[in-house]
Amino acid sequence: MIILNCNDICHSYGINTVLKDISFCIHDGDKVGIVGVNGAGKSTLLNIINGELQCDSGTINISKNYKIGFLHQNTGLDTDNTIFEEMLSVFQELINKEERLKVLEKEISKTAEDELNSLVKEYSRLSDEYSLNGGYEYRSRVKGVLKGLGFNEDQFDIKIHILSGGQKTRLALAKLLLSEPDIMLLDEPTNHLDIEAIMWLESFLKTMKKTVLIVSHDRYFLDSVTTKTLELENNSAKLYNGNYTQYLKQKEVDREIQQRHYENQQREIEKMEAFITQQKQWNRERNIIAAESRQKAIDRMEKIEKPKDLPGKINIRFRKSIISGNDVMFVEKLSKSYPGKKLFPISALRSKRMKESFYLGQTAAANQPW
Ligand SMILES: Nc1ncnc2c1ncn2[C@@H]1O[C@H](COP(=O)(O)OP(=O)(O)OP(=O)(O)O)[C@@H](O)[C@H]1O
Repeated sequence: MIILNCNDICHSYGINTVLKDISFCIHDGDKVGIVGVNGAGKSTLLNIINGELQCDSGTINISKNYKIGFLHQNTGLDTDNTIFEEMLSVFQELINKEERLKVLEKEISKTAEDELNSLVKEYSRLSDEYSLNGGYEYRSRVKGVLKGLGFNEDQFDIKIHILSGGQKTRLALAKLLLSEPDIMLLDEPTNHLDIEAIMWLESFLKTMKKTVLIVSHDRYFLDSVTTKTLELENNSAKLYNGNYTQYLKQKEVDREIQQRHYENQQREIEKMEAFITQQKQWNRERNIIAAESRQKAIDRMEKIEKPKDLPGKINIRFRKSIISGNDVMFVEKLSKSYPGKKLFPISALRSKRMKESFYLGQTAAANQPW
């Protein structure tokens, strides 16, 4: 079933045309990677789909009652809530039901049997809804997602406003995953994740049934998650079946086909031009007419563009480096506090990896992507 349909979308920033007549449709459950060079218009397209940006012309149709969720590049949460409280806010309806069920339980225990009927009915209806909507699982889902994205349990009570920008962005991602919108728009979701969290996110998105559109420069992540690829190039869009690697192969095939068509057309034009030259040399009226008519045929032809060369392969060779001393950097007794805020020990806020960064011995440095 088609759930998102973009028709002839155009968008310019002043004189800078970014998207021109973009059309494509997305089916329920598609996992789409959006690729293109820097400035191709990937974020602009996501903003238009999300309704934050009005396109200059064209239409976007989204299935009725389908909810969109958007993780922007470098955006995080900023509230006074703790990490866990903020995640629970996704499940406010379930929490309200939970509280009502507790109240009903108390009332039922105090009410006489002949007046119980309506209370029991309400209790039974609410408890069915509670169970059906994941009331018995939501707390463990919150924990699972937070842990998957690199937060451990002793961080759950930390206030969000003291977290780093990257941690806030990871939380925004966690909240979005928990809220399960029908269409998820993710702009560079791996930006603040370490390798373990990236792998966790890959498997989360792969098993999730919902539709997701992902802008990412991480081709391995796209290869692992996506089933379709939307390429933005020269202000246009083309949707390919398959992940990033399959898209590159298909693009190469398309390029070869276009190259053949281009060469065939060029040969045809050369022949026609040779004919025109010859006819003009003879210079009789009927030859001139024939030459003019052939020239018109060339002018009327829909010219096939010469395909651009694909970027070639490059070989990189790393030379063996000179072995330095064991201690690259050594920091001792470093502390940092924020005025008026509780001081958290570095171990409570930083991952193991970050702690290691305070001592960069040769082995540690060799294991890290500095
Ligand atoms: N608010 C804006 N005002 C003017 N120009 C803008 C605005 N936002 C984006 N642009 C320009 O529009 C073009 C597309 O930007 P966009 O951010 O959509 O590209 P992108 O493909 O997401 O790039 P990247 O991969 O670098 O994130 C760029 O040339 C950018 O400079």
